[in-house]
Amino acid sequence: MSAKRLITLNNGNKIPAFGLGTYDIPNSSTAQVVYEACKVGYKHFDTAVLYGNEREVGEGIHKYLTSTNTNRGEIFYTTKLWNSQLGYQNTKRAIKDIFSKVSQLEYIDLVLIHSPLPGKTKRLESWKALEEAVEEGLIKNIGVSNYGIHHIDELLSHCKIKPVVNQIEISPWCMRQELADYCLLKNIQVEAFSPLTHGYRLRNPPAELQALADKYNVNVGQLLIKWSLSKGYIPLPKTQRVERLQSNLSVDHFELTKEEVESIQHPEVHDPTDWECTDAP
Ligand SMILES: NC(=O)C1=CN([C@@H]2O[C@H](COP(=O)(O)OP(=O)(O)OC[C@H]3O[C@@H](n4cnc5c(N)ncnc54)[C@H](OP(=O)(O)O)[C@@H]3O)[C@@H](O)[C@H]2O)C=CC1
Ligand SMILES: O=C1Nc2ccccc2C1=O
Repeated sequence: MSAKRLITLNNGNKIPAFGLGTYDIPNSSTAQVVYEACKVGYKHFDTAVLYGNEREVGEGIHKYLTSTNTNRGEIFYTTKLWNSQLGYQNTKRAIKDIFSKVSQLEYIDLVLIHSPLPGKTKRLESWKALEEAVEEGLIKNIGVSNYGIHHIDELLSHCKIKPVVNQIEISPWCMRQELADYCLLKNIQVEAFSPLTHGYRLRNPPAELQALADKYNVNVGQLLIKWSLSKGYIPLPKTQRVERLQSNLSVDHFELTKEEVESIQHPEVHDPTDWECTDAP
């Protein structure tokens, strides 16, 4: 199953090839959605300080681990430092804070710098603080999000520990092929956020996409998730509906041909669903 497949990161650690996005899930239902997701096979959860639901994501994971007697190592938990938490001292404090919310998880699998927007000095100072947290064993892996090629180069020329992932928006209408290729070339895995275009293109899908989905007897959401996996990315689709948790995960019974993968994508379009900061100075 894709959710169980593990990708080896550049530090030798593993990450499940598919994760659940948790942005915008109401606080009151987050723990339950995460718990249900664990039950249907999700192994990887993506949250952020910005989302205000780290505690609840941790609760859902903890409930699953304890009620099923499952090892902590089976689940991968990611969070992200918000822009206001960048800078050396701010990040030191932020790390303590993100731990205090999920202390029952014992460690955090992955912490990302959410965006490059705070500027070079703060980016590099925060990275140093994150490296120290890895050395202390509090955080297993560190990475970045919304970084462009120039941010990746800046980091690679200053870091002791390389970023393991760059989490960027990727869908057939926001391909970022050059950036994704560059990350993979540097052995930095690409996590695809908003792989379902935040739901926008699913409301009235193009006829050719619907026809391809019909061919495989899947829905367009499943098709977009399969496209992302076929491109070699780690998709992070969000849903708060239990029935969709299951179907979004069920993409292993069909394979897209190379021609079908290409037919889905629109390299001529650049339509991010929300913010665009890979080009920040
Ligand atoms: N690093 C960053 O800057 C960013 C990171 N992210 C991360 O990526 C995750 C995913 O991105 P997000 O923007 O949430 O959007 P997605 O592209 O995952 O789309 C989610 C939307 O699609 C709907 N949906 C889910 N499955 C289906 C389906 N099978 N058919 C029809 N509709 C469906 C959901 O509704 P419903 O819940 O009702 O099913 C929701 O409205 C985030 O939750 C977050 O974890 C996102 C943006 C920025
Ligand atoms: O999931 C997210 N949705 C967002 C919207 C604006 C800025 C950041 C984000 C996220 O990380």
